[in-house]
Parts: sequence; structure tokens; C-alpha cells
Amino acid sequence: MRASLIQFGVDPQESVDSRRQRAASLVREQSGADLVVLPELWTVGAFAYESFAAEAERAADGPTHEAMSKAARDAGVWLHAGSIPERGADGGLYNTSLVFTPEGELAATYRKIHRFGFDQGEAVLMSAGADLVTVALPGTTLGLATCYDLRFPELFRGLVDAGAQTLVIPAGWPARRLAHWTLLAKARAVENQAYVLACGTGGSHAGVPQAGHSIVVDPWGEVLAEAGEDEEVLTVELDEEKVAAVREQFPALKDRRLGLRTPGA
Ligand SMILES: NC(=O)CCC(=O)C(=O)O
Repeated sequence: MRASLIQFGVDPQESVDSRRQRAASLVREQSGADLVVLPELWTVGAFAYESFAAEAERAADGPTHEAMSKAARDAGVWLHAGSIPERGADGGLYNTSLVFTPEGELAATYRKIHRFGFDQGEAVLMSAGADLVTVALPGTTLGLATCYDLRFPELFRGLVDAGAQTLVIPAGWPARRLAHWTLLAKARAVENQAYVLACGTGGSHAGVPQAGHSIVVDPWGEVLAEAGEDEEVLTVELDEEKVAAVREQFPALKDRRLGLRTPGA
């Protein structure tokens, strides 16, 4: 399976509509891939808090849905279109990922569970999702997470328990914590014996230089590809048999001890 990660540059001078058109063209250029991935909140920038409500859209019939559905269909690829600021039917604002089939159908949405900001920004502006989401593709099952979720291993164990073999993490990760990004991506791959496809933004927006460094890690912890800081497309071949092979040859997941006693209990 061939995967392409589009490390999209969120240029503050560019309009949201132009970003959508440019992302759609980049997706169309990946027609030789099976799966294409875009980053977190690339229509606005993950730290452009003032744009979240202004640019919020519906997941199932908004302008990003329309552009990405068409791009997936034109390219004939599975498309993880990164995330958008979603205005939910309940009136809430969510950081929501969209996954499309090669026919352009919306296969899944995932609302980011852990909001970033510690009482500021996303943490107060957005509502939290509560549902783990997996998507079955021919040859692998995706487990969905977004950016700050990467710091919460229990979420990924939940995805693995639900059958995930390839963990897809769109992000808008700041450059000052680049070391955490690569370390955590490798840790999630090794501990879950799964592929990690972590796709970030390049450049700088809202005064926050982005880490870039989108990364693909295999189920044994080997880095298959890593981007630089600017806009770039990473293309990698994933061996669909490798997850099962690693889990069989080194069956650490089977040695999990659940229900441990807590002190004083
Ligand atoms: N957009 C994010 O979730 C940023 C996360 C982050 O900066 C971090 O975990 O560090």
C-alpha cells in the first residue's frame, strides 16, 4: 500500500478558499497512492484561534467536504483530509477529521478527543469528541487521532483493541516541541506494533513556527520517511503483512496485564 502525506504549508497571506483549491490539487497529484493524508486544521491553522468560529463548516456538506470529496474521487484514493473546524448539529465547535473513499464518499469523521491549550485556545473554543474511530481499508484498518491526542497512549490502545493497524495523526505541532513529536510518534508505533502516519503543517501561522517533520514509522519503530520544515509530500510503501508479522514474532501485546490493583484499593 502506498501512502502520501501532504505536509501542507498554512501561509497566513493565503485565503481559506485558495488553501482548499491548493490542497485539492496536491491530492490530485497523488493519484498513484492508495491513501493520502493532510494535516490538522489546515484550512485555518491550528493556532489561528480567531478563525475557528468564522471558518467553521459542516462535516457532511461544507466547502472542504465538497473540495476533498471531489479530489479523492478524481485521484481515486482513500483520503484522510486532515481536520476542519466543524460546526456540529448541536451548535458546538469541533476539531473534526474527514476520511473519504476513492469514490468520494465520506467514510468516517473523528472529533478530536483531547483539546490543546490548558484553559486557552482550542481547549475553551472547541468541544471534545468522545468516540474512538477506526476505518477499514483494503489491507489495513486505520485508527484515527489528532495532534495533542498523540500524548495519550490509552487512546491508541483503545484503537488497537478496536482493530487498528495503521494509526493516522494529522497535526499542527509547534517547532519548539519537535523532540516530543518524533519521540511520541515512534513510541506509539513501537508500543502498539502499528504503523504511525503523522502528518503536520509546515511554515508558520498565528506567530507559531510549525515543526513540520511529518513522519512515517513502521510497527518495529523504524522511521520510513521524515519531512523537513516546509511544505513537502512524503510517499512511502507500507507492507500490509508487517503489523501481523511483528505482533506474531514479538507478541508483547498479548502480555498486557489489565485490571491491576491500585495502592490502597
Ligand atoms: N494542535 C495541537 O494539538 C498542538 C499540540 C501540542 O502543541 C503539543 O502537544 O505539544
